[in-house]
Amino acid sequence: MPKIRASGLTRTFGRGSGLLTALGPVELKVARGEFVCLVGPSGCGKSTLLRIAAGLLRPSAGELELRTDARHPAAMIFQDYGIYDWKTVLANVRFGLDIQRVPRKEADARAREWLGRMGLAEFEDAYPAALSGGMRQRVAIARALAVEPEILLMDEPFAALDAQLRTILQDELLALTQSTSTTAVFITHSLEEALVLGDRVLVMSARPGRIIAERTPPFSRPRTGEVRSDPAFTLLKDELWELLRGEVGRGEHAGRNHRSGRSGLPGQSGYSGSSATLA
Ligand SMILES: Nc1ncnc2c1ncn2[C@@H]1O[C@H](COP(=O)(O)OP(=O)(O)OP(=O)(O)O)[C@@H](O)[C@H]1O
Repeated sequence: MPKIRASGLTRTFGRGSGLLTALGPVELKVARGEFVCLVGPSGCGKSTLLRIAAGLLRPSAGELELRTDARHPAAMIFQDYGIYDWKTVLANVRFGLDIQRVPRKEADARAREWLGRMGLAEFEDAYPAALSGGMRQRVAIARALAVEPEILLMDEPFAALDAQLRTILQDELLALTQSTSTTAVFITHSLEEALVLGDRVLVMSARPGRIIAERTPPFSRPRTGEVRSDPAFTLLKDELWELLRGEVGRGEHAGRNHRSGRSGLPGQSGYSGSSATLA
């Protein structure tokens, strides 16, 4: 039984002459413990897909099913952290546990354990404003993982971080998800990130986003960030970039109506060629 299953999943926005088909139809199955990365041109509906999975949006047609139990629900991590500035670090990490009505003593203990794993033990009484971007993102990761989610939905969680920190957090996420067998869907504009983390990399078309290709990075698990220097890594990155380049161009011709400020042109889309630094 897949943990996530989408069938004919479609989402439109607006109506009449303003109707915009943002997504679909999408067919998708994600197995238990699988780490799936989604890449696609800007505005192709990646966030829409994830927001539907998180229950924040409804599909216009088709369905998306998540299999979790009440004790281990799905958790989501956003690019902008999604943590509360008025709560301490400890209270932020405990947040999901509080919602689940986990008794305070146990919730505090679990939150502290995750803060320790994320190297934030000394900051439990701090407020997010006092933390760096990387630390805030660690708080968001700790908060999501503290509920021991069966499914982790991540929308460009490292996009706002510098390249060095991003690499460190990719490696940490790799270790964490492998040790917990979490099922994960991860949106990224970085092909490198997708190849380091993904059991499968799904490529989406320009809007309306459909899944047009999938690749399985040939790196066994447990995996470490060392795969970055594997020759197969560069080959696959080049291949993915070729696949995406056509879609990014297509999106530019079709895409007049999209929320993002990005143009959809190669080099400005958040994706870049095989040798350049990625967004
Ligand atoms: N609430 C909304 N109302 C109207 N249009 C929307 C809404 N949310 C998204 N859209 C449109 O749906 C399309 C897909 O948006 P979405 O944010 O899912 O794309 P994306 O692939 O995540 O983009 P990016 O990579 O730039 O973050 C875009 O054209 C966007 O403008």
